[in-house]
Amino acid sequence: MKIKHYPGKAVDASLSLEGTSAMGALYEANWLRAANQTPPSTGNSKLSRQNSSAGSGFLIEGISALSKYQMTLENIRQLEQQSRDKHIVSTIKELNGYRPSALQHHQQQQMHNGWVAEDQEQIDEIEEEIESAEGKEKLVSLQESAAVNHYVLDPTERQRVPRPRQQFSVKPPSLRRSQTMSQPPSYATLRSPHVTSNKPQNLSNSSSSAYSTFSSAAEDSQDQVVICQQPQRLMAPPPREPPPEPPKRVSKPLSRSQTSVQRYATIRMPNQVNSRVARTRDSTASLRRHSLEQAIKGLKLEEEKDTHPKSPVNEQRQISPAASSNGSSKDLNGEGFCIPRPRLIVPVHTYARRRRTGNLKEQSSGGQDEEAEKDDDGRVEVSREGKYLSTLSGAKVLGELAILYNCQRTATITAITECNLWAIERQCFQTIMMRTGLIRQAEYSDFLKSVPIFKDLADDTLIKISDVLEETHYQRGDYIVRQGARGDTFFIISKGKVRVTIKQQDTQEEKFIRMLGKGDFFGEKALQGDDLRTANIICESADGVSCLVIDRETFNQLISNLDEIKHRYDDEGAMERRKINEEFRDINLTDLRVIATLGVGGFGRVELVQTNGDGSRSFALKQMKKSQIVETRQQQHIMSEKEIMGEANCQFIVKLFKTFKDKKYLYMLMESCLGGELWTILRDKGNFDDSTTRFYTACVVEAFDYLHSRNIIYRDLKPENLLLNERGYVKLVDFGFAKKLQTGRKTWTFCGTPEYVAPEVILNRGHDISADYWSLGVLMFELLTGTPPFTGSDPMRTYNIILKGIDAIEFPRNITRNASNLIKKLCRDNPAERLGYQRGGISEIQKHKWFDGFYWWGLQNCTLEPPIKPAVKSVVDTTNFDDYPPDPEGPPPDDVTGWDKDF
Ligand SMILES: Nc1ncnc2c1ncn2[C@@H]1O[C@H](COP(=O)(O)OP(=O)(O)OP(=O)(O)O)[C@@H](O)[C@H]1O
Ligand SMILES: Nc1nc2c(ncn2[C@@H]2O[C@@H]3COP(=O)(O)O[C@H]3[C@H]2O)c(=O)[nH]1
Ligand SMILES: Nc1nc2c(ncn2[C@@H]2O[C@@H]3COP(=O)(O)O[C@H]3[C@H]2O)c(=O)[nH]1
Repeated sequence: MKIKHYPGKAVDASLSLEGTSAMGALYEANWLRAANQTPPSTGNSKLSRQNSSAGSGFLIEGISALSKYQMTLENIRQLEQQSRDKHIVSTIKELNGYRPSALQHHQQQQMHNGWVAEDQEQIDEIEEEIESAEGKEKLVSLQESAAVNHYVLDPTERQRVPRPRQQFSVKPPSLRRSQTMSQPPSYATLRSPHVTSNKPQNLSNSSSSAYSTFSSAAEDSQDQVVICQQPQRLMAPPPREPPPEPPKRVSKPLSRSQTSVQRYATIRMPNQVNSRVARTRDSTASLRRHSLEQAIKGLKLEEEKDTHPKSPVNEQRQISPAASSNGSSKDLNGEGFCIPRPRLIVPVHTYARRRRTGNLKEQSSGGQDEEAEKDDDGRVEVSREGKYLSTLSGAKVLGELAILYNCQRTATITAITECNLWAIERQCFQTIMMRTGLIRQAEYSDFLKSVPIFKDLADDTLIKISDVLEETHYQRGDYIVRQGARGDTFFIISKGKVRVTIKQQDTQEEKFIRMLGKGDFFGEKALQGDDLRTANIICESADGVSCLVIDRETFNQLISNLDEIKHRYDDEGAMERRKINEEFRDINLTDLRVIATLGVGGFGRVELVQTNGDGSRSFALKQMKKSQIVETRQQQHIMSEKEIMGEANCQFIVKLFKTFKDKKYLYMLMESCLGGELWTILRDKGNFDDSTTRFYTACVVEAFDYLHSRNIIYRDLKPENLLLNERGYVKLVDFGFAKKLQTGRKTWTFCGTPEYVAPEVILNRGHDISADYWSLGVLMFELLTGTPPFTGSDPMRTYNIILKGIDAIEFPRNITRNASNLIKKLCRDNPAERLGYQRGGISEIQKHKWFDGFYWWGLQNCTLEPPIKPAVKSVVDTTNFDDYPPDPEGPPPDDVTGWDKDF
C-alpha cells in the first residue's frame, strides 16, 4: 500500500511509474530486464519470426492482441446489453475474468449517473432498434466488428437473424380462399432485413463494412499507447523474445514525470486553467508494448512462481530495498520476477482521514505537508475525452474499474486541489476481492442450500448463483418492489419479513396478499413476463429486511425453469389451468384411439381421439411432422404455440392439455370443438347478419382481451381458426403464430394469412397487438359479406389492395353504418389510431355503437344464447367437419436431433 501525493497535478488513477517507490523500482527493473534480455533460442516461434522479419509488424500484432484484454467497461456493458445472446455475454465476461452482475451495473449506474447515462441512452436506442431492420444489421455488424476485435462470438449468431420461412399449403386450395403463410411478399422481401440477411452477398457486404469500420478502430487502439496505464502487467515474467528496438535506446525507463508516453495528460495546477498535452509516442513506447505483450503472454499466476526456490542470483536482481525488506517479495529467477505480495491489506475506503494525513507526512516533502493539511478536502475531477463528468471528494474510491474489469482506464482523474490518495496495487486489490469473494460465496451457497426451492440444485449451480448474488438491505416501510415498475431482478429473502400487496383496478387501495419471510423469493414474474412488477413488496420487519438479489441473466440461465418458481404465486386462473393439465398427467399416446380426421393443418392432421376406457369425452389430437417443422423453420413457433395454449385459461381459446412426441411427430392433445369451423358455416350460409356477426366478433374480442392483457399477439385471425363448441360458442385455435411480446416492443416476423395481414406487416415496419385489431376489422367484414375486404387473385395483388387502405374499399349495403364505422376504425393504416389500441384499450371496442345493447356479461358467463347452435349428436360426431382423404405422402422421416426436447 502506498500513499501518493498529488499536489494539483494530473492523476492517472493507475499506479504510477515513479522510480522512488518500491513498486516503481520493480517496474523499472522490469523495463530494464525487458530491454537487456537476450532472447532464448527456443522462444515463441510465431512471435520471434515476426519479430525478426519486421519488428513493427510484431508490435502491431502485439497491441492488437492486447486489445482483447483491454476492453473498456463501456464495451462490455454495451455488448452485454445489445446482445441478447447469453453466450456472448458470458464469454466476454470470462475473457475478462470477471462476472459483473446486473445489479452491480445498476448500482454503478446510480453511482456514476452522468457517466452511464449517455451509454444507457445509446444502449436503449440500439435495443429498440435491435429487432428492426437497421437494428438487426447493426447487431450483426457489431458482432462482426467484435469478432475482429478478438472477442469470442457465438458462431450461430448470424443464423439468429430471422430468415423468411417457406410457404406451406394448408388445405386443398379449392377449399380455401386464404392460407396461412409466413413468407413475405417479394417486393416486401427487398426491403426486409430477414431477406437481406439471407442473401450471402448482402451479408458479406455488411461484414466487410463492419470490418473496415473496425479496422480503423483497431488502428486507433494501436495509437493509444496504454502501457503506462497498466503497469501491473509488468509484474509478469520478462520477455523471452528480443525487444524490437536496440536495448541501448532504453537503457533506463523514464520516470512518469519524464516520460512523454501520456495518454490523457491533463495538466492542472490548483486554481489554474487546464492545459492539455498532446498524446505522443516516444521511442520507449514500442519497447514497452513489447514488454507488455510478453508480460501478458507470461501471466502465469504468481502462485506458480511461488514454488520456485530462491537463488542468490535472483536475490541480487531484486532492485527495491523496500520490497526486499518487507519480506514478502517474490523471487526474481530466470523466468521472471514478481511484485512483493503486500502483507498489509487495508480496504481503501475504510481509512480514517486523520491517519491518512499523518502517514503522508512521513513520506512527502515537508513544505507541502502543511498545505495538504490545510486543504482537508482533497478534490479530483473526473473527465472523459475532455468532457467533465463529476468532482469527487472525501472518502471516495476511484480507479477500481480498470482493475475489476481488466480494461483500460475508463476516465481521467485530475487533482483540482491538493490531494492525498491512498493507492492499492492491483494484485493486492484482487487478493482482497478474491478472499472476501470466497468467504461470501461459501456463506451464500450454504444459505441457498437451506432454501427449499434450491435444495435440489447441483452444487456448482449454487456456486454460480452465489457468485453473482448481491445482498441488499431495506428498512421498514421501504417498497422493495413497486407494482407497475420495470423490474430486472429476482430476490431471495435472507432476513426479515415482507408484505405483498396488489393495487386493485380502479381504486387506489392496496389489497394485502401475503407475508413472505426468510427463504422465500419474489420478483420472478417480471422476469418471466413483460418486465413489469405485478405486486408491491414492502419491508415489514422493524429491524429491516435483507435480500439476496439475482440479475435477469442468471435467473434465466439457472433458476427460471424450476417448477416452484414458475408456479408459486400463480393467479387463480393459472392454478385452475394447472389443475386441469394435472388430470392428463398419466395419459400416454398409446392410450389414445383415433376416431376420425377433423382437419388438416400445415404440418399434419388433426384427429378426433378418445382415451381407452372413457367413451364420455373426446379430444382433438394435432399431429405435426417434425421434419416438416424443421424444413420450414417453424421450431420456435411450435414451442411458442405449446407454451401459450398450454397456459391459457380462457373459454374463448381452445385448451391444450398435454403434448407428446416420438421420432416422427409432435402431438398436441386439445379439447375438441365439434361444432366445426366458423369458416364452414360461413361457406354454407354465404354471410351472417349483423347480430350473428356481433356474437362471433365479441367472442374474438374476449379472446383478444385475454391475450393482449398478457401482451400476446395472435396474428392468424380468420374464420378457419375459429371453432364452434357444441353450444355454438366460438374458440380461437391454432396459435402457431402467437407470440408473447415485451411491453412496448414490436416484432418483425412476416406471418399471417394474406387477406388478414396489416399494412405494417407487409411493409415490415414492425407490428404488435394492434395488428390483431386490423384483422378483427377484416373478420367483421368477411362475416358480414362472405368475402374479406382486401382480396386479390394472388397474395401480391392482395397486398397491393391492403396498402391502398380501407377507404378505397366499397362497403356493400348490408353492412350497417355502425358496423362500417367500427370496421374503419379497426382498419386504420396507422396502427396507433386503431380502436382497441388507444388509451381505453379493448374496452373502446366493446363500447362502440355497433355493440350497443350487447350483453357482454352474458357472453363472459356463457349464459348468452349463441346465434347458431351446431348439430352435435355425440362426443364423436364429426358431421360438422369436411372429409379428408388419407395423407398421400405417408410417414415422414425420423428426426431425433433433439431440438424438441422441451416440447
Ligand atoms: N380442437 C379442435 N377441435 C376440432 N377441430 C380442430 C381442433 N383443432 C384443429 N381442428 C381442425 O383442424 C384444422 C387444422 O388445425 P390447425 O389450424 O390448428 O392446424 P395448423 O397446422 O396450425 O393449420 P394452419 O396451417 O391453418 O395454420 C382446423 O382448421 C380445424 O378444422
Ligand atoms: N468511467 C468513469 N469513471 C469514473 C466516473 N466517476 C468516477 N470514476 C472513476 O474514475 C476511474 C478511472 O479509472 P478506472 O477506469 O479504473 O475507474 C474509474 C472510476 O473509479 C465516471 O463517471 N465515469
Ligand atoms: N402477482 C402476484 N405476485 C406475487 C404474489 N405473491 C407474491 N408475489 C411476488 O410479488 C412480486 C412482485 O414482483 P414480480 O411481479 O416480479 O413478482 C411477484 C411475485 O414474486 C401474488 O399473489 N401475485
